[in-house]
Amino acid sequence: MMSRRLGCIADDYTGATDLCSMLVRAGRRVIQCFGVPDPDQRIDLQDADAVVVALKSRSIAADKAVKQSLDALHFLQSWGADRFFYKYCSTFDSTNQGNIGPVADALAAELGVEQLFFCPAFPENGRTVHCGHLFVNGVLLSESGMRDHPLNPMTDSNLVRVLQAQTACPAGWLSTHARREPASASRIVVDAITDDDLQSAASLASEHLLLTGGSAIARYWAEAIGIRRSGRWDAGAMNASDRVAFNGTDRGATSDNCVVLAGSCSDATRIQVAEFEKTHPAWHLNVADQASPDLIAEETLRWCEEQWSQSNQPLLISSAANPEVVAAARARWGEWEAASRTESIFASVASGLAERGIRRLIVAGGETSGTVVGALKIPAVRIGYEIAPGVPWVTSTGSPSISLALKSGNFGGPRFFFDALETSP
Ligand SMILES: Nc1ncnc2c1ncn2[C@@H]1O[C@H](COP(=O)(O)OP(=O)(O)O)[C@@H](O)[C@H]1O
Ligand SMILES: O=C(O)[C@@H](O)C(=O)COP(=O)(O)O
Repeated sequence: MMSRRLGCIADDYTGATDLCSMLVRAGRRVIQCFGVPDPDQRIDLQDADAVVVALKSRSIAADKAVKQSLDALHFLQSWGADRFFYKYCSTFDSTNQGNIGPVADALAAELGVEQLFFCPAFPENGRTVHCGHLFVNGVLLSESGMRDHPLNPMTDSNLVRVLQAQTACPAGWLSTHARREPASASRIVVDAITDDDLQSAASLASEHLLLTGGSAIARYWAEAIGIRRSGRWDAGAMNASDRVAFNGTDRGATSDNCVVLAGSCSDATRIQVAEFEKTHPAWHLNVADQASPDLIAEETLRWCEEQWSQSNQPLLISSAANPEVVAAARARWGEWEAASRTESIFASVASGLAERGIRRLIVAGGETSGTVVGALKIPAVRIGYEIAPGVPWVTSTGSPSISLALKSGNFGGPRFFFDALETSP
């Protein structure tokens, strides 16, 4: 079989990292780019089997999401990709107008594809699809926590109906058990309850030029379509010059230091924060404070320096340890301003940590990860060890390199931060 290269477009940063880790599991060399790379960024993609362009297009206006996705597609074609995957959330998050339908339609039109599968199921993380309905850990999507998502509340579990509202093409669903495709539909939600189902779906789609879904199907599809397999990269180790830069800092940090930045408001992250602060120093941001984000960040960095002067324990900085602190910030600033202030604080803290020599960060939250990666001006990462399903360590390309664990808010068990530390590069 011809050796193929896979080009992927993901609608958020942690979702992209999740996808990368599944492709790495399947023995591929994967590079994740944050945004469509500029030619002058000179990211070396030659040795990659798959390239994932991570966008922040999940909740923006549909026309903008379409434009960015088409730009990403053209970039991936110029790199040499000959199969394409569009990654969205395993909980099918979208606004009422999109963006899953409009983006999928635009990519299909550009590639001349008529029939398209939608396969969000991620059984390992409790997301299953049965008769076109999505379940999260055995509960209908519309009865899960996603019902109250701040940006994209998901109140209908029937994905055919959700998708049909976003596309002019006829939507239907397919059970791989029946091996029966809906006669008139060209936008097809695929059932999957187990990984075996995903494998069957991947093999049904083996001639497809474009597939859409969550991360889990991508691993099997890469296999089914014969994507080049060059084996794993050692994406972990810090090089000697980075260590010199690191130890040259006079502000207390040492090469052992690692900082957890938790900006997710999800229950899973709250449990992880509570578990970690039982044994590690923790700083809780007071976003409701009237001080400017920069001042709050400076105060936070001073606290880090104090901690490093006493011990080299990993530190935790959290903004949303409980619903009350989030409610207080929102009551003071309004929902949008509170989130934007939180992100500004994390951006300044992340830059400040990097200036102080920190080269390992664990970040919880999709938006928070986007903010941190943006503040550190990281154009691309290589994918390393998988800490929990869908969350790998990644290391920035270029020098000085920095290692990051970018965690979707909902992912990982209670001891995720410990697991990340134990496996860190
Ligand atoms: N204390 C807070 N007050 C208001 N907004 C907050 C607070 N803490 C976090 N946020 C915001 O909540 C959002 C969490 O989203 P995100 O980082 O994507 O996590 P998740 O992956 O769980 O959705 C971010 O925009 C973050 O800035
Ligand atoms: O598919 C998934 O569940 C994840 O990859 C994902 O996209 C999660 O989204 P965020 O929680 O907003 O990071």
